[in-house]
Amino acid sequence: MGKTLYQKLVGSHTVAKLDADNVLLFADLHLMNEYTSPQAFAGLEERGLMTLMPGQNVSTVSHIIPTKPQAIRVIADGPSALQASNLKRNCDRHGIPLFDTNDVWQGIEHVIAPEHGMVRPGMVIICGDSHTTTYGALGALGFGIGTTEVEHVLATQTLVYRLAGNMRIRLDGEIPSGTTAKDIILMIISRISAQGARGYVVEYTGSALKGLSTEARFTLCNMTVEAGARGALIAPDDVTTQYILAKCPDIAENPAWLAQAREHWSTLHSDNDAVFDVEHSFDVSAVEPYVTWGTSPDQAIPISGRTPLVGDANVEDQANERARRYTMLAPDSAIDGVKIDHVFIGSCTNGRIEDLRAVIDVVGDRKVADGVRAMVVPGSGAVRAQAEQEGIADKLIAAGFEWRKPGCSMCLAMNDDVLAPGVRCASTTNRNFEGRQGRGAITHLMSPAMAAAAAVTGKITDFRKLLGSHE
Ligand SMILES: CC(C)[C@H](C(=O)O)[C@@H](O)C(=O)O
Ligand code: SF4
Repeated sequence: MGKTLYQKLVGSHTVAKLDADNVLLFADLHLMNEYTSPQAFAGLEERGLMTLMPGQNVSTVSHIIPTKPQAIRVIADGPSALQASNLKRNCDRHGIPLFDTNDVWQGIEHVIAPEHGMVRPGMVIICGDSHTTTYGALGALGFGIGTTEVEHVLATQTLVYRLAGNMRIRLDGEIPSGTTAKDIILMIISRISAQGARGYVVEYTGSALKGLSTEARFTLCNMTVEAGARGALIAPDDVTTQYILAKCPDIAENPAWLAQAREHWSTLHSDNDAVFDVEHSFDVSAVEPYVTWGTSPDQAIPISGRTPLVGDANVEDQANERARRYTMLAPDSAIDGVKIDHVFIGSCTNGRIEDLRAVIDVVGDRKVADGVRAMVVPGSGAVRAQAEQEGIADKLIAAGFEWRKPGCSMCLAMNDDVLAPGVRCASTTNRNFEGRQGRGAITHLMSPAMAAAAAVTGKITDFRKLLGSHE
């Protein structure tokens, strides 16, 4: 029987089969942040152990870091400063490379790893962070783990890994102009639910993938975890190869390595006779920009849609009712035109250069609407530098956006970027949970172009109308 791409990746990294459901899996790369690593290092210390393969580990400070544009960033909050200094001490002691608070390349782990060529097709990448699924965009198996597992990976570069099921999601049709990977993933989650891929690694296939850049694929795979998936994968193609070679000159410029790499990458796809446990198929040719109205990423509707009607009080209706109460939106109301107070553009879902270009395309000569506070937090120092070089930063500042330093920031409000209760935010992030951006604050997830339109109009609005490309 043929194998799925997922099975091939697990197979090539299995050090030992433990039982029918578990293997000991080798990690080519282990990423760490300041938030989920301290206890792991403390655990190693207690046992008198050192990191087995420090060169295959990389750390960054991203969750708690302030993003105000000071030349030297100082973490004012005591416990957060301690987390950052602990990470530095631990990385120094263990010989692990660190993108520290004031490193020019510092950023969100899932933004910096690919941009420095650390992620290549066929790898297994582990991190104490759920959005590690992002790397599937490059044909690498990435997934999040907990703190005790971080300790195990540091000590052994392996993980006791419970096998996942195989799910395939076909995306066919031509992606309409104005529709982005963010809209497609919000559509998928709204259709299969926030638990719909639970226990599975999702492989995306279908003709629509050709229309998605690598950065767009990052967005798709990043948010697949919001459907409960344990991983997301896209078989590497020409788009992938081009991206990787641009980031990995050592491979691109060495003919022998390049030939070897190409040969390996060409094997990274599911066999024709591979069996998937679950299959879904979507036509993307009519997918509009999507926006969430509730407090779970699956409570998403097209911009022309309306919030759900009051149903007959089944479980979904109860969840809808609770979400509606929190977001203060009546049943059967339009999402287009809902007034917002704040705009947040950034995160590992949509904080990359293509996202910022999309924002500028919508903003044009417009200004941030009166009474709206709009922030742009690039995903990394490299994204920030690139945006400055392209003139994007100047345009954003001229339009009235705050141009920040990189970090997770208001994606989860673990630093000092926190919304006040009742503030309604148009956000390019991935989670709209109650209180995610500040206690009592309301989050509407959307694409960068949609967030830009919200910033300049002060309400959730179909950006295509602003550009005159849609009636
Ligand atoms: C802090 C971290 C453990 C968490 C995650 O795992 O995703 C965070 O990044 C998030 O987005 O909620
Ligand atoms: S940007 Fe948001 S989702 Fe991504 S790692 Fe940071 S907190 Fe998590």
